[in-house]
Amino acid sequence: MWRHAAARRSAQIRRLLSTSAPSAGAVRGPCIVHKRGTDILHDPWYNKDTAFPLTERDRLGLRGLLPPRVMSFEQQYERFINSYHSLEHNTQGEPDSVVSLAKWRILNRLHDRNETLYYRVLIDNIKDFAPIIYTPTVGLVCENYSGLFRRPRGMYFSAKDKGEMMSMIYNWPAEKVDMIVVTDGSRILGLGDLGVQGIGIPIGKLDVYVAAAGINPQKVLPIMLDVGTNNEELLEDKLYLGLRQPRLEGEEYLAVVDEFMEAVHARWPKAIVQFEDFQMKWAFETLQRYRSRFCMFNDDVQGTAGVALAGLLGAVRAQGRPLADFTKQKIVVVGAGSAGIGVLNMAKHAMLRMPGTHKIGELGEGHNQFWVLDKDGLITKSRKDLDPAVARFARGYGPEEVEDLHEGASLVEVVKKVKPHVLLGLSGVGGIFNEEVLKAMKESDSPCPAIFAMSNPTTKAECTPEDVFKHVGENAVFASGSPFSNVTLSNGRKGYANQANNMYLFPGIGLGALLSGARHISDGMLHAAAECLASYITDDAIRKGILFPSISSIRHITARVGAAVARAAVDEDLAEGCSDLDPRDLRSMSESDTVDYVARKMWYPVYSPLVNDK
Ligand SMILES: NC(=O)c1ccc[n+]([C@@H]2O[C@H](COP(=O)([O-])OP(=O)(O)OC[C@H]3O[C@@H](n4cnc5c(N)ncnc54)[C@H](O)[C@@H]3O)[C@@H](O)[C@H]2O)c1
Ligand SMILES: O=C(O)C[C@H](O)C(=O)O
Ligand SMILES: [Mg+2]
Repeated sequence: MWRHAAARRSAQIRRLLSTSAPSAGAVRGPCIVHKRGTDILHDPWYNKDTAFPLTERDRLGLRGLLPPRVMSFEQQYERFINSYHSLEHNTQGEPDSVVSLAKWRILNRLHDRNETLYYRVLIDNIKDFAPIIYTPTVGLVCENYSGLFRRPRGMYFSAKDKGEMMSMIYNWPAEKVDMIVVTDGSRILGLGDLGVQGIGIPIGKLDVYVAAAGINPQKVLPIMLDVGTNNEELLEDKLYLGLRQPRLEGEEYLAVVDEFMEAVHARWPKAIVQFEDFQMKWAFETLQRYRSRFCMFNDDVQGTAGVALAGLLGAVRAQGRPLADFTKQKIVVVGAGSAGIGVLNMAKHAMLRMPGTHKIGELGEGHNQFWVLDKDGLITKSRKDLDPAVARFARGYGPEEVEDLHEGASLVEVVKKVKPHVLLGLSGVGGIFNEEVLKAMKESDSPCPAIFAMSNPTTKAECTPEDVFKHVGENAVFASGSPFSNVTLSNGRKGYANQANNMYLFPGIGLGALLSGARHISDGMLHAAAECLASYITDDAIRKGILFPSISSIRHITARVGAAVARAAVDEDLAEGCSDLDPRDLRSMSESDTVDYVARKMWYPVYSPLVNDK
C-alpha cells in the first residue's frame, strides 16, 4: 500500500519535472482570447504588433488593421534594442535625470503595448534595465508621477473607498492573482512621503517578480492605498493625483488596511501580499497584525534583513575567518528604522544560533555586537522614550561596555572608538559616511573593513565606492542598495561595487511561498532564503571582494531561493501545496529536484498562438 503511494508520488514528480523548462525556444500551447480586432491590438497581454501571422490575422479579425509585412519576434526585439541604443546615443551629454526618464518612457511605452516583448527584453537585459524600472530611476518616476501619468496600472484604494473595497476588488479584470505588492506611499525609498505617487514602487517590484521569479504578469497586481499625504508640496500641487488631505492615523488608518486585506483574501485567498515602503510604525504594526492570518511579508523589514545578513556573512568570509566568528564582529548600524531594525533582529538571531566555537544558545540576549545610531546619534539605554524594538540593541546592557561612549555620540566618534568590522547604513541620508567617517574606518579591527551603503536611491547612498576605496583603503569591501559601477584600483584590480538590495530575496520569498502554498511566511522560511543567498557566492569570488552575485543571474538565484523557502515551508508543516502539487510531492523531492521544479514553474515570454472563442 505504502509502496504504491510512494511509486505514484515519484511518477508524479517525474511528470512535474519532465515538462520542458521555460526558454527562448519554447513553444506555447494556444491561448483562448475572448476579443477580436482592435481590442486585441490594444490589449498588451495578447498584442503581438507586427508579428501576428496571416492565419491569426484572419482568425482574429486583424486583416487590414496592420501593415502587411509580418515581422518575427527576433526582428521586433532587435528593433526595440536598436531604438533604445539610439536613444542612448541621442541623449549623450544630457543630465542623468533626463536620460533616465527618457529610458523609462521608452520601456514603459513597450510595457503598455506589448507585454511579451517587454518582459523578454527585461529578462535578457536585466542588469541594464533594472536601474530604469527599479532603483534608482523608479524613485525619480515616483517623484514626477502625477506629471508623467498617461494611463493607470494596478489598483488604487483610497480612504474614500471605505466600505466599498470588497466589491471594488472584483473590478480587477484577471480571474487569478498570485502576487500583490502594496504601498501606502508613506516612505518611498529614502524620498519620504510621496502619497499616491508611490504606486511606481509596487509596479517596479512586480516587474522584478516577473523578470526574476517568472510570475505570470497576468497574475500580478500593484496596489496603492491612498490614505492621504503629509507632503505639503504635493498637497499644494494642482496636478497631484492623490487625495488632497492629511494622512489618516490610528484606528482610521488601520480600518482601511484591514478592509483591503479582507477584500484581497476574499477574492484570492492564496495570493501573496508584499508590503512595501510603509513608514516604520505601520510597517511593524501591519506585519504583526497580519502575518499569522495572511500569507504576507514586509519586504523592507524582512527581505532587506536577509540580504544584509548574507552580506554580513560574506564580510566574515572576506576576512578569511570561519563563519562562527560572525558572533565576534563589531557592527555599526546607522538608521534604526524599519530596515535597520529588521537587519538588527535577523543578524542578532543568526549570531545567537551560530554553531561553531559557541554552543548554540550559549550567547545570551546581553551579547550585543551592535552600535546603533539614528538621527539623534548613538542609541544607549539612557535614551528617552526608547522604542521597544530598538531597546535590545541600545548600548549599556551587560557588563562589557568598554568604550567611552555616550548617549547621542556622533558617527565619527563611534567609529573611532569601536573600530568596527562593518559600517552599515540604512539611514536614507546621502553622503553621511563622509571622508572623516571613512578615514576612521581605516583603523577598523578588520583586515578588510566592510561598508554597506544600503540607502536608496543613488542620491541617498551613504557613500560611493570611489570614496570607500580611496579613504578606507583598497582592502575594503563595499555594497550599496542602488547600483554603482566597479572602481579601478591603483594596481589595476577591480574594486567591486556590490549591490545589496532586497531584490535578491523578495522574488524568491514570494515564489517559494506561492509554490508551496504556504499558510503564512515564517521566520524559518526567511532564514532559509538568507542562508541560500549567503551560500550562493564561492570563496574565490569572496576573496576578490564579490559579496553578491551578478543581477544577470537573478532567475537562477531566485529558483534556488524559492526552492529553499518552499522546503522550509514543508519542514514547518506550513505548505498546503498549489494547483499541480501536493505538499507530499514537495516533501519527497530532493533539493536539486525542488530547484528544477521551481525553475520549470517560471513563466517565460513567448508568443502563444491565439484562438478566438467564438
Ligand atoms: N538596500 C535595500 O535593499 C534597502 C531595503 C530597505 C530600505 N532601504 C533604504 O533604507 C533607507 C531607510 O529605510 P527605512 O524604512 O528604515 O526608513 P525609516 O524612515 O524607517 O528609518 C530611517 C532611520 O534613519 C535614521 N536617520 C535619519 N537621519 C539620520 C542621521 N542623520 N544619522 C543617523 N540616522 C539617521 C532615522 O532616525 C531612522 O531611524 C531608505 O533610504 C531605503 O531606501 C534599502
Ligand atoms: O526598492 C528598493 O530598491 C529597495 C528597498 O525596498 C527600498 O525601499 O529602498
Ligand atoms: Mg522598499
